[in-house]
Amino acid sequence: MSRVSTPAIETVRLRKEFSTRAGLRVAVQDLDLSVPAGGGVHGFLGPNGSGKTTTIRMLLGLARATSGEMRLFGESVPERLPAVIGRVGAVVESPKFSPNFSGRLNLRLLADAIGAPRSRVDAAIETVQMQGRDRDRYRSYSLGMKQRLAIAATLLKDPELLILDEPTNGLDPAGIREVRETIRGLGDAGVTVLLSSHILAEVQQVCTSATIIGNGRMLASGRVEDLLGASTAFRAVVPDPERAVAVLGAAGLSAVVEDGGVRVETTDAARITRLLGEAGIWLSELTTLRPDLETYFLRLTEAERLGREP
Ligand SMILES: Nc1ncnc2c1ncn2[C@@H]1O[C@H](COP(=O)(O)OP(=O)(O)OP(=O)(O)O)[C@@H](O)[C@H]1O
Repeated sequence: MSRVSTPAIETVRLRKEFSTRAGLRVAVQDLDLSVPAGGGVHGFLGPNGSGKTTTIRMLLGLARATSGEMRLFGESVPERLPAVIGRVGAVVESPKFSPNFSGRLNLRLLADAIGAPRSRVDAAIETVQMQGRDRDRYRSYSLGMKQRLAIAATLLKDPELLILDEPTNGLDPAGIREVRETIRGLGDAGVTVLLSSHILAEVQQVCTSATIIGNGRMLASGRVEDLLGASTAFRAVVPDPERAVAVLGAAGLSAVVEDGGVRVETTDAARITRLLGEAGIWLSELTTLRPDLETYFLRLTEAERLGREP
């Protein structure tokens, strides 16, 4: 198998159970995750408690899977982790930096510890755009800068795959923007990034592909464009929205009055114009509503909740 076609991350029927006082808790079930290698940002999205951190911890050998298979660059995990971990950087918990040392000195000490050349320190500082602040003490940094330094630390070994668990958690909007730009830059530079988050709107702006999970199970996976394209809706402006909703509803379409117009869930615009025209309702406007990832995600996870055993 060529290296290009081997996914950076692959799980097959991955499962994790925790025994708790309340009984068995299934945190991850039948998860088939596939993240292609070769660069780009893959979103790993799900509400709080949906199993993202547990999955990442298993991939990194920090937690044991109950059953299923995991591979990083084709190598079985955790058995072959030592062979592949050099190609993988991860920020799962806040790393420990010395508060009284500068960011640069912290990175230099880390580079020495892992035997990375010191030139990587300059490169890492540049990549996360901390030039100008790298000689200030760590304790003077904002949360966003601390997070960028954590990312810089993982870059010292020049990883092909970067796993980031909720890297924007707790950051203010400016910090989120800074970290987002850093992640986007890494993806563009050819690093494959797995970016876990429950904040959809901001992830949508950096991810090229995404996997959405709920209750430990995969709900959808694919290119963000395709995920969104599959759930197109239209807004129709008509003189009598209530009657239009009745006509479209009678034909089996999901339609509601929204902001003085009619929102119709379908990918078939011609059907809307035909149905309304046949009923003598003349459209003055028909526009595509591209739902954002947030709407799509809420719809998926809501359906998941509704479908769950009580
Ligand atoms: N050590 C543990 N013992 C028992 N249950 C656990 C343990 N770790 C996680 N869980 C449970 O497993 C489920 C998945 O948790 P996990 O932290 O993986 O979710 P998450 O998607 O990362 O959520 P968040 O966005 O809040 O970090 C939750 O129900 C959680 O309570």
